[in-house]
Amino acid sequence: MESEGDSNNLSGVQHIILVLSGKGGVGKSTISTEIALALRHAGKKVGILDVDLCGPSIPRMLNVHNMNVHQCDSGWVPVFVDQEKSISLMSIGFLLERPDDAVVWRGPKKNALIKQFISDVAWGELDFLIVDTPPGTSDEHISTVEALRPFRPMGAVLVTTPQAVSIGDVRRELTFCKKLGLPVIGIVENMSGFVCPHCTECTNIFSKGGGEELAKYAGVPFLGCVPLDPSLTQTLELGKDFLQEFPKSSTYTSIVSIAQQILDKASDSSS
Ligand SMILES: Nc1ncnc2c1ncn2[C@@H]1O[C@H](COP(=O)(O)OP(=O)(O)OP(=O)(O)O)[C@@H](O)[C@H]1O
Ligand code: SF4
Repeated sequence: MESEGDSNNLSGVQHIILVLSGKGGVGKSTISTEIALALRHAGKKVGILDVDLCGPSIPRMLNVHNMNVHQCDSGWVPVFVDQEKSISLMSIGFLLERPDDAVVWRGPKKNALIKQFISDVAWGELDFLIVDTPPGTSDEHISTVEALRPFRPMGAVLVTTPQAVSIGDVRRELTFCKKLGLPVIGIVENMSGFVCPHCTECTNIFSKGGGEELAKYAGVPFLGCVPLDPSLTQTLELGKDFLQEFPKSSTYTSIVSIAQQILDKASDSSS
């Protein structure tokens, strides 16, 4: 990555990807985590920066919620999720005294912490840094994008659910990206159909295809659908790697295909 920023901590990071959603609870942290795991399975070294200050759920999803970060000369050392050190994570969850503590801060304090997270984490060499943001398009998003701008992020992955109300919020995300000059890598439709735990048949309980239609309308790539899969919920709750546990599932195929498109785009942008 051609860095023009003044922080050395991101100079070893090849590609930065922001994960955004217009609404809360649509599965942004889930998609961030699964993309990171899929990239790791593809042999990449991945960092995750969880700037969702009010709902830092990734430490639990990766089963490292009891770990602590410590300081080194160049800032915080992120938590390594595996022994091979192929996934590292920094989250406000590691700085709270108790996991259930709430971060009740006003905007300026949150923005200052986000800037610190972006400049002061010693990531080392990474192929990808995935930045999981809070829902919406608030001040915190502007701070995140502005602080990352010198490091030329690859772009944003927008997560939506199939319902019209969530799709409408993604339209706002698209406008946000355009205004801030942040490229859109593509849209992911999450909770798209329900995978029956008995027969693994996928049923479209909500309307389907809204994410794809919106992508076509906006002229941005559609990266794919991830179904609502109880096995995925369960593995995330237990902090297990879904891709390792369910390699024959259709959900596995969907997640790996999304990660592959990101890899293809990254290699296009590097060449
Ligand atoms: N495709 C899916 N299949 C099964 N469960 C899912 C799926 N996507 C998300 N979930 C579950 O839905 C819940 C909310 O997901 P998640 O925390 O990823 O949402 P979010 O958009 O990041 O939320 P927030 O607004 O708090 O940041 C979690 O319990 C997660 O395990
Ligand atoms: S999809 Fe089939 S197995 Fe699953 S609940 Fe419906 S009828 Fe039963």
